[in-house]
Amino acid sequence: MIELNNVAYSYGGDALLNDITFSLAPGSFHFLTGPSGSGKTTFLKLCYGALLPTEGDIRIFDHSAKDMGRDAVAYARRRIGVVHQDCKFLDHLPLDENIALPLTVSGQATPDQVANLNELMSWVGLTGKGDALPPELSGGERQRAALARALIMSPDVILADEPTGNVDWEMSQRLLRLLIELNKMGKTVMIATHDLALIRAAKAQVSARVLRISNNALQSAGVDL
Ligand SMILES: Nc1ncnc2c1ncn2[C@@H]1O[C@H](COP(=O)(O)OP(=O)(O)OP(=O)(O)O)[C@@H](O)[C@H]1O
Repeated sequence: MIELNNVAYSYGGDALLNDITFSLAPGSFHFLTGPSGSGKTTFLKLCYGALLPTEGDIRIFDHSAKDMGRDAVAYARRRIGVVHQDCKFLDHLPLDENIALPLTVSGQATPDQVANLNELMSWVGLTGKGDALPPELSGGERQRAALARALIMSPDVILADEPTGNVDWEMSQRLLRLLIELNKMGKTVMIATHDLALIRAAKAQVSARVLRISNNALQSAGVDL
């Protein structure tokens, strides 16, 4: 689905990521960990085509990221749902409009996807919050709304950047259960997190591969984490 071949990335100075080869298989569940500043967000951005590699090649749904035309980019945007670390919303728009924004912007919403909104709000536990403005939401509600927004286009792949960053343990478990449920429905999931307790909790429930960025390289994390 997403393949990185000998990829390096630099924001201008020395390479932040070096010689990374990785393949995201359909239906897999990955964690991506590593110290703050090691490049987890950068890696995810490469995976969804928001950044282009400085060296090497990235293939996203069989298109080289470097040569993707407008149609291929639009296709990839539909198939990859991203939960961003900062959970930004348009504060003047009610929550349901914020969540539906990817549909509105794409102009390609199918009736099924529109009907999906209420179901999605209920699934993430936000029934009744559709009229609320984003500043009126709690941290946990914002995180679940960010997940709902990532899912509105019915993507096959979910890339979640610290999706449990600002919530307590109980809420992080709730978010984790949602992501595991998505994986059990056949979605491919990758979660960037520095929360090793979350990874241990997940490994008891799902077969997950844990990767770590260390010294600019991507490695398999040890069993002890
Ligand atoms: N747009 C940018 N321009 C220049 N440097 C950047 C940019 N974005 C990130 N960086 C730098 O790249 C490095 C990796 O950042 P990144 O956000 O990918 O790390 P991370 O592992 O996700 O960190 P955290 O766990 O703190 O979120 C950091 O040193 C950061 O300052």
